[in-house]
Amino acid sequence: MSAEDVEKSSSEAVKGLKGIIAADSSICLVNGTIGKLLYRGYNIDDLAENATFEDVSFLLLNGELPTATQLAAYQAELKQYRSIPPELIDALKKLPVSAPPMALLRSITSLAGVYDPNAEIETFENRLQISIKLISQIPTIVAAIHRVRQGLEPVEPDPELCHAGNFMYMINGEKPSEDATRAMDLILTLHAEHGLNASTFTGRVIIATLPDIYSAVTGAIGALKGKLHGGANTEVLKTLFEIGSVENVAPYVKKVREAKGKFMGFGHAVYQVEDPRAKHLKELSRRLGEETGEPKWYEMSIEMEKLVYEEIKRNCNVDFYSASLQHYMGIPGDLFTCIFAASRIAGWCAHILEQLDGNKIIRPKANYIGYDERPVIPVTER
Ligand SMILES: CC(=O)SCCNC(=O)CCNC(=O)[C@H](O)C(C)(C)COP(=O)(O)OP(=O)(O)OC[C@H]1O[C@@H](n2cnc3c(N)ncnc32)[C@H](O)[C@@H]1OP(=O)(O)O
Ligand SMILES: O=C([O-])CC(=O)C(=O)O
Repeated sequence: MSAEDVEKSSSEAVKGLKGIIAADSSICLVNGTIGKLLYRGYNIDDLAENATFEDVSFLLLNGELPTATQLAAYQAELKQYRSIPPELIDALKKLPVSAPPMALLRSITSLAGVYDPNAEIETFENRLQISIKLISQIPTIVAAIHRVRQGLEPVEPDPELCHAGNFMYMINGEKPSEDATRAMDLILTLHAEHGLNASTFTGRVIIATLPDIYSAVTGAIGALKGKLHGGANTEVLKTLFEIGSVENVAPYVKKVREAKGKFMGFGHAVYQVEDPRAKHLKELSRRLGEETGEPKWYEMSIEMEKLVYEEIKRNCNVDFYSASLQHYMGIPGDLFTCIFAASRIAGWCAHILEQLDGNKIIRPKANYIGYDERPVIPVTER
């Protein structure tokens, strides 16, 4: 067998790289068989109850939960970075406001790299600082997108507020209640990390070629935007709006089934059982449904979860109850994926730093199924 034939007769491609081990990582364990999720050894349920996003993002970046002194220093660093360069706001104002918020976030994050004089410095310390800066500034960019597209001025960050509280404040322009702050903090905590998901893997592939961190994060945002990944939460709210009432859920599920369509917010590449994050979002959605006197979005979600499971034996994923929950929080549906990005930035940066430690360029191989070698025929004879 010639070397060329060996190239051609390699084994079959694994679609979606499902189950392929592509890295060693100590950041996150996702056990899809029993529905267990650990960030650096800490169970997501424990973190949801007992940690804030500041704790969790520090943990993801540094490997350990912060001591009180470390936490105070980290919070101060995050606060110090919150304001973004005015050039980014000016650029945002010139972009079409009708563009999807994730497209705006992708573009402004890329531009943030252009305005960062340290973007190209290749030391661990500098890359860690840029990671902290991005964890701090993505919420500022997201909130600015939300304001500018409504014709409003962005709200300056408030150093008195915690990360989640300030994020809500920059979105709404009003100091959030403790409950609203806690709800945003929970959303940020639950979405922060999930192993080698599509956007994180994208970020690792990009950083492995040794560009700057902004390049990797911009690519990760692009991957998260897709509706099979982070974009699903926006699609879930569209579905709930389309359905409109609990009575309409059953006919909707039947219609999608007959058309062999997808149920957004259901199924998962790893979990074969319930997504361990969903119950937290579900409970908060229930509570806010009661408190707002508009339980129907939660009730429709409950009905849909039951009927979709009966039809396709797939559980809901993290994107499903985050839709009704964020709707109750007054966040518009097309901003949901940006909120996801404001959380997952912590996981992306942890993976980017881990990839750079003992880096190897990521270069898998395609199973070539194209033509054998053939001559170029002159254009007049084709
Ligand atoms: C944060 C996140 O990224 S969580 C995921 C967010 N995405 C969504 O909610 C979109 C809807 N869900 C899906 O499209 C899928 O379940 C994915 C992309 C999440 C996972 O895909 P896979 O790893 O291929 O899952 P799985 O092996 O279970 O899928 C096999 C088949 O089951 C069926 N299936 C899986 N999920 C669904 C669903 N939500 N609705 C209808 N059928 C489904 C499909 O027939 C699918 O084959 P297809 O992708 O060729 O149509
Ligand atoms: O892990 C995945 O495939 C999808 C993801 O990012 C998540 O569930 O949070």
